[in-house]
Amino acid sequence: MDQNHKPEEQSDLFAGFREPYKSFATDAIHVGQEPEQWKSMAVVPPISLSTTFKQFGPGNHAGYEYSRSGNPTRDCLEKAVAAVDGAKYCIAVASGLAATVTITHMLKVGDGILCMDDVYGGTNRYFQKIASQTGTEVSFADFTKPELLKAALKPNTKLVWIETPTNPTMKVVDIKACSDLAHEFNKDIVVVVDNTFMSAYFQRPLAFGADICMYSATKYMNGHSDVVMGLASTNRDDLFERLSYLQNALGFPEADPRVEKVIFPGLPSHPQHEVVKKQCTGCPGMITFYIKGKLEHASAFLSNLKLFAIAESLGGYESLAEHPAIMTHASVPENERTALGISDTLIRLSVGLENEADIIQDLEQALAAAHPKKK
Ligand SMILES: Cc1ncc(COP(=O)(O)O)c(C=O)c1O
Ligand SMILES: N[C@@H](CC[Se]C[C@H](N)C(=O)O)C(=O)O
Repeated sequence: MDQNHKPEEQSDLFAGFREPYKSFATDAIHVGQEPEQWKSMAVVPPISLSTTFKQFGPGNHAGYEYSRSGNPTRDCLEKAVAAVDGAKYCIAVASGLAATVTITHMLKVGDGILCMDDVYGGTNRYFQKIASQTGTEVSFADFTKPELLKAALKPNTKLVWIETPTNPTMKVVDIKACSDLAHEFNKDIVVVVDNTFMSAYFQRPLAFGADICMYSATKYMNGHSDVVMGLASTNRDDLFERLSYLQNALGFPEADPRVEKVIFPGLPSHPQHEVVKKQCTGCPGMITFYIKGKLEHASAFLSNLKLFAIAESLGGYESLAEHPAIMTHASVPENERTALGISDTLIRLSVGLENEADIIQDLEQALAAAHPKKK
């Protein structure tokens, strides 16, 4: 999308939002990808497949030694992502969860992680079932109310983990308010924002005081559903030094009667809509809704979709639909899912780039199949 020319309907929907980031497309296309860096002057960066690099003599090399430690293609990507995040640095790793694990590895035994109570199921699983077993203390709070974050900060809190909007219930966290509270409590607390749903196009957390902006680049940052990757950007020299060390050292990979409620941060009905307008330039195609009825209605809706594929993941050009309670968030304990609103009737859509009329028609016919008599 051309950031300077929003389509008519979008200008209305996103009226009052922040101005689009200047030169987003130029930076994404050019930073780190200058043809002059290659002897061949290749306009598209060559993909470096080599795992290792010949050295002139022991320790005397041309900038690269082993691909996990760094390689020319990864460098190009990291520079481009840092630019679009408004960051000095970025590291790319094998997956979004690998980025989460790498960041968490900065902690020591006894350190505390304070996490938004509603996060991607795999993040919740990693913090609760793995990180907490290896010596870190993990606690959760509802950061949509910054006063609850403040009350949950403890002397050992070293990492504050924000996800906004949250997966799948689209709660929005005020990044600046939460970062300020965490840093006022202890300036050494590292505030991380999982920016997977918004992408660098709509939201730049570092500008609101976060220390690290991370992504599952598997989603919008790639956008083609053909790459699994994680990214973490920062402006802090000390964090970059530690993260690059770990990058190498860890080495792993609303209105329809059949709909109860629609959750989309771009709608004025969204409880944190004013926060969204303050910190985002617009909203991506993530829409969550509760279908009226029970699990059987949600299942019928999903099974009858023709254009939307029932699949985990999001942020690709193709439309996807999923059932968080059974699919992406099955790893969150049932009682917690209930408290968070991840019920049997909750459905998450990642709306792609197909023709609008076809998308609407598909949703319409699937709703009609789920609720044949109600109109
Ligand atoms: C918000 C969010 N963060 C992190 C992840 C983890 O990313 P990945 O699947 O690339 O490991 C996902 C999805 O998997 C996600 O939706
Ligand atoms: N089965 C996977 C869940 C992958 Se969810 C992928 C993506 N984050 C999404 O929300 O769609 C598991 O890790 O157990």
